[in-house]
Amino acid sequence: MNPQVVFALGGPGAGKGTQCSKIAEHYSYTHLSAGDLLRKERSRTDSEFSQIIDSCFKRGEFAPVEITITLLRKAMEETMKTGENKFHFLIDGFPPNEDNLQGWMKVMDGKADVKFVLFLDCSNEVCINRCLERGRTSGRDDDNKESLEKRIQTYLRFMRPIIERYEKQGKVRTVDASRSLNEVFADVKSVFDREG
Ligand SMILES: Nc1ncnc2c1ncn2[C@@H]1O[C@H](COP(=O)(O)OP(=O)(O)O)[C@@H](O)[C@H]1O
Ligand SMILES: O=c1ccn([C@@H]2O[C@H](COP(=O)(O)OP(=O)(O)O)[C@@H](O)[C@H]2O)c(=O)[nH]1
Ligand SMILES: [Mg+2]
Repeated sequence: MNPQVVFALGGPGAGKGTQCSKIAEHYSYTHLSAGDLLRKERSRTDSEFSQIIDSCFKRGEFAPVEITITLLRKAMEETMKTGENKFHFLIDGFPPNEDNLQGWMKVMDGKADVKFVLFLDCSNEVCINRCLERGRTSGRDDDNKESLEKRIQTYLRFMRPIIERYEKQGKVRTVDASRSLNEVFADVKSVFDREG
């Protein structure tokens, strides 16, 4: 069987990371975050990609598709070799745009099945406030007001069309993510109970 993949999409601060780690606790899914993998790679001193990732992040641009997909593939392969939750992956924050979706299809078509897309739907205002709050402890240099205005625009312009595209295929499961963590998780759980 091919690995089964769920993409978790939504704006910065929608709760992708939070909800995905809860799903991974309750269901046999391995949680991978494209953003976390890129940040981890950027911080590795022996990485051939760290400078490229750093300069993309500093300019507020997406990392090159090839790098992101290489990191995702590597993480998936390592899990499939050694992990317990071998064939179910929850990929958070990916694909962030058309280019990344095309790259995924080129490399992963026939090698992994996208079961559905979990869309954490959250107002821009709530997203910004959550990230500003997160910025007090996250150490992330993009959790500030100026970067967030830009990230929200980037999300609306590039990730929303990906969600719409999957919507047309009947693959999107939308949850109202503006509510409390537990209220959101109750709805997320019912999605995974039904079809996870
Ligand atoms: N439902 C929620 N209500 C309030 N705060 C939340 C909720 N979900 C997540 N948070 C907090 O908001 C911030 C952003 O959540 P995170 O999961 O990192 O979002 P994303 O990965 O989508 O950017 C974090 O500080 C997190 O603790
Ligand atoms: O496939 C991806 C996913 C993320 N990013 C970059 O990583 C940043 C942080 O993404 P993450 O998902 O961690 O942000 P969050 O939504 O959690 O705030 C984004 O702004 C993008 O610039 C990227 O280049 N490619
Ligand atoms: Mg995140």
